[in-house]
This record gives sequence, C-alpha cells and structure tokens, in this order.
Amino acid sequence: MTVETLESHRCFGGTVSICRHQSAATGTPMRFSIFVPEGKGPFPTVTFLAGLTCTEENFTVKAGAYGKAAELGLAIIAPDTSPRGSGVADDPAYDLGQGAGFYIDATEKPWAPHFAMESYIARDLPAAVRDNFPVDGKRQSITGHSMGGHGALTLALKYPDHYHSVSAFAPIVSPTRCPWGEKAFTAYLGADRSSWAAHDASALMMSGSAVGHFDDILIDQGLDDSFLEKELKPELFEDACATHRQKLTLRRHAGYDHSYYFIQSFIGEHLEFHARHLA
Ligand SMILES: N[C@@H](CCC(=O)N[C@@H](CSC=O)C(=O)NCC(=O)O)C(=O)O
Repeated sequence: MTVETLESHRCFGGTVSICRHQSAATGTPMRFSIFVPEGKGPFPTVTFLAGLTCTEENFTVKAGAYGKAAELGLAIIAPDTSPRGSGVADDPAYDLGQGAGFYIDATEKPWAPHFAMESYIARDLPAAVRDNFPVDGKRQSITGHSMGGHGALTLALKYPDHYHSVSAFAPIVSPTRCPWGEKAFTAYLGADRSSWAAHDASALMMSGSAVGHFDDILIDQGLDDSFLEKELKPELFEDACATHRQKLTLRRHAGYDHSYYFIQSFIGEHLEFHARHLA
C-alpha cells in the first residue's frame, strides 16, 4: 500500500512523519502522523485516536508524547478523525460529520459511502503502516481521548486479537446514553437503536465482549472536565467491568479538565502501561 510522506521532522532522535494514503474503507485519501524511534525496529505501535474537531495534528503537536515513546522504543500512530473533502458528507455542527467520525462504519445516507472509520482504523491504517515503516504488526496497542477514547475502547473490545492493551483519556464510555453519541449514532446508524449497542463500550463490556483478554484497562479522567456528567459518565463502564470482574484502573484526577494539558500530564504513564503489555 503506497504512503506519501508530506512532512518529516527529527524528534527525540527518531522521526515524526505526516503521511497521506488512499483508504479502501473510506474511499478517500486519509492522513496520519507517525513517530518512529531511532534504530532498526521493528517497533511495537500505540495508536492514539483523537476527539471531536481534531485532525492528525492535535495529538502530534500538543500531547508531548514523543520523548517517552523514544525512551520506550514505541512507534506512535495518530490518524485523522474522519474522511474529509468536498465530495464527503458534512454538517455545520462540530460534533457530526468531518472531524467527528466516531470510529464506526456508517450505514445511513449521506454518511455511508465514506464514513467507515472502524474499518479504516482496524484494517487499512495498520496495513499502510506495516508496509511502509519498521513496525511489528503483531504488537499493537490502542488509546484515545473523548470520542477517540470511545473508539479505542470499542475497537479493543470488538477486535481483541489486534491489541495487546487498551487505555483511554476521558472517554465517551456509553455513546448510546449521551447527547454526542445519540446524535452521531442516529445520523450514522439510523434511529433504530437495536444496532447501537455493538458500538458502545459499556454495553459491549456488559455483554461479556473480550472479557479475560485484557489483564487491565487504564482510564484517566479529570474531575474538572466540563463534559464529565453529561457526555462521559465513566461510572457506566466501571459498573460493566465490575459485573464481569474485568480489572479496570480508573483514575479520577482533581482539577484536571478535558484539554491536551490533561493528556500531556498522563500520556507518559499510558505509554509505560502499553510498553509493559507490548514487551
Ligand atoms: N465546543 C468545542 C468542543 C470540541 C472539543 O472540546 N474537542 C476536544 C475533544 S471532545 C470529544 O471528543 C478536543 O480534543 N479538541 C481539540 C484540542 O486540541 O483541544 C469546540 O468546538 O472547540
């Protein structure tokens, strides 16, 4: 699979590249960033899924992750959050359409032709990275923030064999029970809620998906996060994990908000968590 490198920067002895490639899943060009440490590899990978309004750039420039990734010998992949372009459906709201792909495959018009972010992240992106960078495709972990935290948790529970470990920062843990998720799922999957639970981390966990596969799941949540009560509701995932005795390390941090300052503060510990599982 051909990948075009648009930018390349030396960073902590390794390289950060901004790349573009054609995705069969979305039928569009897609962009991602990748940090590759110094050395020959093959390196294990951690994929970071970003939240609403983000591109591949937010994590790359704001998370401060690459010093720790270099130290741990991890490659970090940060994809865009949706397909984009003039021929791609969109909505003026920040929480639907381009920049808000929700990491699912849409079944409804006008979204279905291009909004296939689940297939993109699970299939096309790892293949493109494997074919073009010195990574070990058998050693992958996944994390994400907010909408991307929902993406990380649901992809890990749907495709446990793809990932050694999963973590999240302030994730939407039950999109079927919050305004952001209900709006997106109504648009992408239709008003019939019967198909929604398959894309809800708490419902997946409650149904026993992947129970026993991950020895621990790490979630960090700020207590000054303005989206905490209405959109994020970590207690729903906590209850589902407790039901199946799935170990969950859910850390609630006084004073932290929803921003990348929060992510910056804990990304090092998430990378250490993933490095232990990828060793
Ligand atoms: N109204 C805000 C909401 C957008 C926002 O807060 N986006 C977060 C993710 S929220 C859940 O997925 C984000 O990561 N923003 C980018 C950043 O660099 O901080 C708005 O429109 O800004």
